[in-house]
Amino acid sequence: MSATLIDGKATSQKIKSQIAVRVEQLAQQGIVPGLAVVLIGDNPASHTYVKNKKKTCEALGMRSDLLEFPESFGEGELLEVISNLNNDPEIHGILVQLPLPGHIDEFKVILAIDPDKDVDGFHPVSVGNMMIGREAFLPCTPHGIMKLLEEYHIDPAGKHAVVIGRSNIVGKPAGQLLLQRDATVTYCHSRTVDLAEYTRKADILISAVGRAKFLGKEYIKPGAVVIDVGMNRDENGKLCGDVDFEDVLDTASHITPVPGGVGPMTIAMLMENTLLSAERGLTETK
Ligand SMILES: Nc1nc(=O)c2c([nH]1)NC[C@@H]1CN(c3ccc(C(=O)N[C@@H](CCC(=O)O)C(=O)O)cc3)C=[N+]21
Repeated sequence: MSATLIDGKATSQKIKSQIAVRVEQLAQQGIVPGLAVVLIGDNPASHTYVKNKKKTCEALGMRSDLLEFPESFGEGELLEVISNLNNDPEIHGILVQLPLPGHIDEFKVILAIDPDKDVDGFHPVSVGNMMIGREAFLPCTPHGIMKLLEEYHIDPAGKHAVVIGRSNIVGKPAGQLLLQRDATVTYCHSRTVDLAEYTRKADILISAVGRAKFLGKEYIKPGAVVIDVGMNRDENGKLCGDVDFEDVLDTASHITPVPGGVGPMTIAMLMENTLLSAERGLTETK
C-alpha cells in the first residue's frame, strides 16, 4: 500500500489564510505586523528563502523589511542594526538569516535580538521557555512539523519518535516538542553506531541529516510516519530530501515530500510568530 502524502503546501495555505484574517483584524486597530529580515552576504540559497519570506509576508498583508548588507559587514555594525530594530515599534519580528559569515559570532547576534521579537525562536530565553513548557516563540521548522502531525491526526503520545540530527534549530527542539506531546524520543546523529537499528524502531521518524536520498526502506519500520526535513540537491541538481521518497513509499504509512512538505510550513510558522508578536501574545507550548 502506498503511503499517505503529508501535504505541507496545502496545510501551510490553510494556516496562512487563517493568519490573513487575523492580520485584517489587527489592521482595523491600526496595527500592521512587521518582520525585519537581515541578510548578510550573497549566498544564493539564502536569497531564495529570504525572497520567499518577503513575498509571503506581503501576500498576508504584513510588512516586510529586507535589510541586506555585504559579506564584509562587521559584527559591531550588525549588532547596531539589531539594536535599532529592537527599538522600532513597527517591527514585531527580527530574523537574521543563518548561516552568517565566519567573522561574525552567531551566538552574539542571536543574544542581541529582543526575545519579544525573536520570531525564529533561537534566543536562549525562547529555547529555555520552550524546554520547560512555558510560553515561547517556537522554532519554525519543529513547530511546523508538529502542526503537520496534528493536521493528519497523528498523535505522538506513546509513540517512539526517532530524530536524526541534533542541531539547535531543528533536531534538538523537534525532539523536545515531541516529548511534550508524550512521545518516547530517541536522538540519533553523525556518531550514532548502527543508525538503522534505531530508525527501524521509529513510529515517527524525523530526518534532519542533509544528505540527498540517504534513507531507504531498510531504515523504515513498516507503517512509520516519515518527516523529511532535508533540503538537498540530487545528482541532477533537483531539490530533494534525506529520504529516498520512491523507495520508502510502500513501507511508510505517511510521508512528507521535498519540496512541498516541511519547507512551506517553516515559512507559515514564521508568519504566525510575527503575527503573535504583533498581537503581543506568545505561542503556547502546552
Ligand atoms: N534565521 C533563519 N531562520 C530560518 O528559518 C532559516 C535560516 N535562518 N536559514 C536557512 C533556513 C532554511 N529555511 C527554509 C525555509 C523554507 C523553505 C521552503 O519553503 N522550501 C520549499 C522549496 C523552496 C525551493 O524551491 O527552493 C519547500 O520545501 O517546498 C526552505 C528552507 C529557513 N531557514
